[in-house]
Amino acid sequence: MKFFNREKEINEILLILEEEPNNIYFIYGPLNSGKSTLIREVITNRLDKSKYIPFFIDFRTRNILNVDNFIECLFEVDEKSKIDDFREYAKSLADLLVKGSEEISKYYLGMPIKVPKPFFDRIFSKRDKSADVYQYIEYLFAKLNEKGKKPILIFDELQMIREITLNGNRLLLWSLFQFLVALTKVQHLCHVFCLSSDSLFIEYIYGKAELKGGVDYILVDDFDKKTALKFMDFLAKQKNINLTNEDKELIYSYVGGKAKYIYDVIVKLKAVKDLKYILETKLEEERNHLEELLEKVEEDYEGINYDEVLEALKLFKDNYELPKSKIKRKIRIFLIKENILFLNPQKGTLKPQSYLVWNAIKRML
Ligand SMILES: Nc1ncnc2c1ncn2[C@@H]1O[C@H](COP(=O)(O)OP(=O)(O)OP(=O)(O)O)[C@@H](O)[C@H]1O
Repeated sequence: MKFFNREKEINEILLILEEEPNNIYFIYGPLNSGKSTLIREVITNRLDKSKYIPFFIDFRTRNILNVDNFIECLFEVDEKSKIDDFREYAKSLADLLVKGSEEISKYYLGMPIKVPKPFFDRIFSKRDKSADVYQYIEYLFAKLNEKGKKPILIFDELQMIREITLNGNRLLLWSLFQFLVALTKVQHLCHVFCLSSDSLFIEYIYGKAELKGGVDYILVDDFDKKTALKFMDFLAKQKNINLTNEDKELIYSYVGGKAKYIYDVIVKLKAVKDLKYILETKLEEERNHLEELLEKVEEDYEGINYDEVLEALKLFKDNYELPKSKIKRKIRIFLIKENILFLNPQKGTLKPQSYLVWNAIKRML
């Protein structure tokens, strides 16, 4: 897949990287808007590799039930290493990364942080595992800084650890944030980016007074109309497909500026040819999904009032975006959780997760 556009967001990230690390950045946006694709593009193609070392921690495909799972996600275990002293290992790893050996190209693809086996095993024998983990990362990052390299720490789908507690009942998330604030705002040792498509999670972070002043947000929204039409041209050229202006307008009217859907439609067009049929099928799928959800609510689902849900959805018949206060908290949380609505906590607004959802609402109600 060739990467398209996002110059504004890429420049924003590159400018942040040029400054001393001072904030934890949350990259958020509607489902499938292109958050991961964007950050991967920055890491692999747009970064000055002589200055930065990126570490990519992916919670997306992992089932994180406890702190042990979290630690396993952070690290890649060096099974061959006999080194027990984490400082000794961190020094040699920093040397390796800075020298740009074969290891480094692996890291550019977004590997987690490498750790020696004996130290890794020891972490798990301790009651307070997080302390050792944080100490090791901080030490490694300090060594990289000494050698003139800035680490970039990226967490994809960070909300996966939201419910995990450390010993007792302290949330792992807050202990991690405390550590990340120390790495950024206090010691300026590394840049931190957290990606999430869970807008309730972003709202939760946004509302935390203790994080104010240490956190900032980057919205990666669906493409606007002009960019979406250009994206269609870009894909059509790659796939050797002819798209008329009418075709492009039609695609946009069904799926809006969601990169993933535009991509899917154009790929399908190669085999199926009938554009209207492809778009109608997609819309019917979305409408069925919405219908099923409403049926569930009608049969009494988690105490959600059916009429209130209908009223809330009807508000979108003539509006694409609304202030969140227009919909009762319980109902809007339900619709956000079910991925019908997307919440922008910075603007305090709600909109359908996609044009497809919007069209399904309009067709059904
Ligand atoms: N800038 C882009 N150029 C080309 N294709 C893109 C771009 N952005 C997104 N896509 C397409 O959209 C798909 C979804 O993007 P991606 O997985 O990055 O979205 P996301 O916002 O991270 O998703 P999620 O909501 O699951 O977190 C990609 O696999 C790709 O096909």
